[in-house]
Amino acid sequence: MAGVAGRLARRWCSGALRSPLQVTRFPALQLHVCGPAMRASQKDFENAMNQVKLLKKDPGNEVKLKLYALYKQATEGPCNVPRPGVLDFINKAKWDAWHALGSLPKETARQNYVDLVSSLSASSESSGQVTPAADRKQPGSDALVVTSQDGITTITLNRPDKKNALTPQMYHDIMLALEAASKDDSAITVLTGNGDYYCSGNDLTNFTDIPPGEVEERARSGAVLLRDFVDCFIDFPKPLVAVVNGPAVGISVTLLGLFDVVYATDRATFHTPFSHLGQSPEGCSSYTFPKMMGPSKATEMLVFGKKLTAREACTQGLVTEVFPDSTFQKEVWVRLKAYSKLPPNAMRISKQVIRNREKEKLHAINAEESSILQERWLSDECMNAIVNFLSKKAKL
Ligand SMILES: CCCCC/C=C/CC(=O)SCCNC(=O)CCNC(=O)[C@H](O)C(C)(C)COP(=O)(O)OP(=O)(O)OC[C@H]1O[C@@H](n2cnc3c(N)ncnc32)[C@H](O)[C@@H]1OP(=O)(O)O
Repeated sequence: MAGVAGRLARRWCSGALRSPLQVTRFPALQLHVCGPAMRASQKDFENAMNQVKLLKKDPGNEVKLKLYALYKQATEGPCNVPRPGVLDFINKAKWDAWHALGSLPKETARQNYVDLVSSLSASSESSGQVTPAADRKQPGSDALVVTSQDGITTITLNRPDKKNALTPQMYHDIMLALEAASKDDSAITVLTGNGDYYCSGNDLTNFTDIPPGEVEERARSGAVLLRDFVDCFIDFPKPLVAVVNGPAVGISVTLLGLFDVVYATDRATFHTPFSHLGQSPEGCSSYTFPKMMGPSKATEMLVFGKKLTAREACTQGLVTEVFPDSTFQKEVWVRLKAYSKLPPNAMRISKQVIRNREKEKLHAINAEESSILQERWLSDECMNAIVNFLSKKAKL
């Protein structure tokens, strides 16, 4: 798994590298740099780079310049490139900010960067503001963001312009993130979404652009990916919490049966429109849902596609607790931070005592559901539903 960890680290790093460089239209400024304190590790630095991407408030150009300068100093050392021309305002301001750090040691710059991000994260969290989706990431880039703080590793679906629909790359990246989280020193792992949706399920464009003659092979490899993906949730060894920040559709709903705790905003809805899509249940929901809510309520959801409100989902046992949207983030994170201070080994062992005796059964159900779905993907019912969605005739 060393390769996996390495790939993850490189990905986080390269994704994060873009963030400090997204500095736009700023005036020149005077930099204030704090003195050296504790030493931040490379991991702290990488985490901070990821956190920058999740700030709920735009920190403003002055702070972005500081971040940029500290980032450059931490990674490249003192500025010794020529100053951009007088009319190149943006790059000149960036150069000035970097150059102003003089010979500040790389380690100190790294620490100052981590401290600055930490203070920004704290003020952004306490403000309780929600950033409009359009202010966040570029479409298609950095679709998954992983951060670790206060004993909590948070995996954030970050494709808000597509309602956090899951691409094949995201399935792979979530598996890698879970693998890393299972081994890191956090006590709790959280999955959540950025923007107004938690997740709109499988990206339906995954079914497009398949060359003739490759449809069967795509269905086969899709079923393998699905099976591996769901297996990671079945096997995840630590408390796994879903922070459902908005509506959830398809596989993002079915997987909730494999989470240990599900907190939802009262704005969330839960929808599994499998029949509408010519598909069938996955994520072990054919077992977990009837067990949780009884076969009849499970049928309403999984067969008839009934959409539940957050309160209904809570009554059915799919959701642990519902919070008012206005205080959702604040209340949930305060609670999770408190839980994350509990002895991690005790929590891990207790989770396993609760979950382990069903693991084998869940793996078998997952295999069966994946192979049934493989057939469904080849059906006319499924093809027609996808074509309808893509031609905008059908919206759920
Ligand atoms: C390895 C393979 C595993 C496969 C596992 C199988 C899983 C099964 C499922 O998950 S089934 C569920 C599939 N999901 C859906 O059917 C949802 C489809 N989306 C919608 O019905 C709507 O988009 C909506 C209700 C989620 C939101 O509607 P709203 O009007 O609020 O927003 P838009 O429709 O304008 O959406 C904004 C843009 O996002 C794109 N988008 C949303 N969801 C998906 C999706 N699942 N797949 C692909 N694209 C999606 C939508 O097309 C808009 O894009 P545009 O701005 O380019 O038009």
